[in-house]
Amino acid sequence: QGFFYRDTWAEVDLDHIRTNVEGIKEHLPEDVEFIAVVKANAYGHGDSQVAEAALEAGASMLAVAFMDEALALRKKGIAAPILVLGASRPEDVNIAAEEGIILTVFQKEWLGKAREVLKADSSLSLHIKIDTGMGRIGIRSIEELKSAEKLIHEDERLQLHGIYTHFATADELDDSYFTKQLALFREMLGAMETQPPVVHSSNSAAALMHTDARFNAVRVGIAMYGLAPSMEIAPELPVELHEAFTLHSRLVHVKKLEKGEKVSYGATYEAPEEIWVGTLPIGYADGWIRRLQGQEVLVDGKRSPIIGRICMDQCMVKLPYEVPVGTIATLIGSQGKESISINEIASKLETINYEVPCIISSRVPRLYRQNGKVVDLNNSLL
Ligand SMILES: Cc1ncc(COP(=O)(O)O)c(CNc2conc2O)c1O
Repeated sequence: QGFFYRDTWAEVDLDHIRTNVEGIKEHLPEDVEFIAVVKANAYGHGDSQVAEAALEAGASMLAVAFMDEALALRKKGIAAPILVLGASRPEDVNIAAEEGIILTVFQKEWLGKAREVLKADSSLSLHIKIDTGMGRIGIRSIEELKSAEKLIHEDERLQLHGIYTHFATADELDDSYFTKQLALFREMLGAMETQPPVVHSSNSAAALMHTDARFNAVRVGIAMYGLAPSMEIAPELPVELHEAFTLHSRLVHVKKLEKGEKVSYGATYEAPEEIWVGTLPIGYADGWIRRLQGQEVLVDGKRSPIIGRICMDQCMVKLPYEVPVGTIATLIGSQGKESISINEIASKLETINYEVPCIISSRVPRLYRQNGKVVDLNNSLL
């Protein structure tokens, strides 16, 4: 299972991933497929480990951001259907066809170029992306949808496997913009000659909060990781979610500072009185960025603030009292009655919870637990 030599690591509880998938599926009608969104290394949780857990728990398909992420999963032995949500190059279509990777198409010119490059006997599955108001990528007119549909149908190498759109405000209580997007998607669907097998529009927020937007598949990311799509709808979620990601370290140094002594670069922190200070081997190169100065971590079950500037590889915390070197610090997760959620880190950083596990860099090994036991470890350095 590999090892790591610096006592800083993330833990991913695969039972939580499974329970979250099962809980969300229970909330959906039987015939609605669960597409597990595992892009960005499964939002920093580990692409193949999350993919396997989600597939075991009932996901029937995976979704990633671009082709490299799909090929990485294939290299790790994942055989399930994978949809690339973002753009891909028409000249790369043969690799997708060979590897059973489904591509998203949203420009008729792309289809023209792809048909020039595609090998005679190959078969490429496509999902058409409709932009109903996200303003990112997608077909925006019925006319272009119909010509894309025609270009696909007249070429037996191309299979129209799905069509989808993406909501910009599904995680808000005000559903006016959402309603407009959904109506536009239905209008576009209605203009098609034949509807493809898979029609999907919902992300986590829509899958959980909008029963009228499920069609026959939903694309779930954030809720699968046990996080609420937004703080606004968090209190309204109909499914209990379990945060799968925690972050830990161990004190490598403990010392008593006299009043007036300084801590870290710029000597900006001055001990207001005699205090105990611990040093943790985690810094901004691990994604524990400098803005987290002042954030509390848990030491011996007590909230302990990060003092002084966060360094590249280390930071210092004000300890509640003297504790031994080697004491575990929990930066995200629980110790005793205390817990620090990803949401707390997100609000300290004035960002959204999605970003937090994504920015914990690959320099931090990921350790995987199942039934409380360590079942896998990914240390990208070794
Ligand atoms: C096209 C598409 N579908 C589904 C999802 C899953 O959304 P969820 O995690 O809210 O369930 C995303 C997430 N995309 C992004 C999440 O954060 N920034 C994004 O671009 C997406 O871009």
